[in-house]
Amino acid sequence: MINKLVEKIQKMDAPVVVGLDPTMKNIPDYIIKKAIEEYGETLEAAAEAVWEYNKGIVDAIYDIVPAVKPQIAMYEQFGLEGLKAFKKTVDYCKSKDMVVIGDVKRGDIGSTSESYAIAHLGRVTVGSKRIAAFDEDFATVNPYLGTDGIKPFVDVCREEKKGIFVLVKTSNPSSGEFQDRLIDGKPLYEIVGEKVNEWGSDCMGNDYSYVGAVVGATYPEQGELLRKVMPKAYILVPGYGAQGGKGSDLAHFFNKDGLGAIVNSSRGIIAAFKQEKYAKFGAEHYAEASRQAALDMIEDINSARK
Ligand SMILES: O=c1ccn([C@@H]2O[C@H](COP(=O)(O)O)[C@@H](O)[C@H]2O)c(=O)[nH]1
Repeated sequence: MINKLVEKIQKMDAPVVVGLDPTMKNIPDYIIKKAIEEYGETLEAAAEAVWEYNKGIVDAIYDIVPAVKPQIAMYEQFGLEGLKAFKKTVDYCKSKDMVVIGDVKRGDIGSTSESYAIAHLGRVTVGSKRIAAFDEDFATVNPYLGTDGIKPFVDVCREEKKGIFVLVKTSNPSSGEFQDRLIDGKPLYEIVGEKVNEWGSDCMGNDYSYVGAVVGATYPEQGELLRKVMPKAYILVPGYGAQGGKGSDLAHFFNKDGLGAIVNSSRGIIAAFKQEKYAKFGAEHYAEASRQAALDMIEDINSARK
């Protein structure tokens, strides 16, 4: 899957992933109203609105954006109905040939990580059959439990030719509380970066490993260092747009080949119609606003990496 991701980024000239992070606050009122008319004020209505909203965005961007990153929390808040909308979204994006990164941030003791890996990237055995449940192409993984929490994901990635992005230096304001702590003179994020390199060394695609890393756009200096520490890891870069990251901060997240990083924006794209810059589209044309915001983002990122 890492090869497909790289090929799509090259073909579309777009190192960009759109985060499908639907909230009731950002879904246009007319979509919510229609869903409530059909299902009442229920979780089913919320899930239907989420799905309609996502479908509109995916239809508007699938030909210019290589990948999506649905954030599972936004679906879980609607319980089982929300998870059904998550799965429907994953399947729909895949039917449009988009690469799907499940932002699920899993990781536990080995035996539990194995089940998480099976749930999101692998196949579960039922009688004589092996069935894929959520079936994303990549998943985000929390490394806090160490190697035995990561290994089951790596094993499934090797078997299924899928991938993971390990949290190395997150984009949020408090990320330094633990991640920047010095251990024997080195920040923890650098030590995790070195482990990403090690975990990914024996599961390589053509040029990049199945094991990638998450490094926030809000920390460009750390991004530059980590790019060198993990030369073969694709870096998923959240924090662009709504969290303040800009294209000009990102040049050093990329390798000399112009590859090696994919930048995420969620609210900045899916709720573009609410920004003054795209207000002319109006809520009814929210998906067209998202397409324009994605085109602008691609131009901004490309001007930094070339
Ligand atoms: O370090 C991290 C890791 C993950 N995220 C996730 O990315 C998106 C960002 O959303 P925006 O609306 O573009 O701010 C969201 O799903 C986060 O959970 C992150 O922001 N930082």
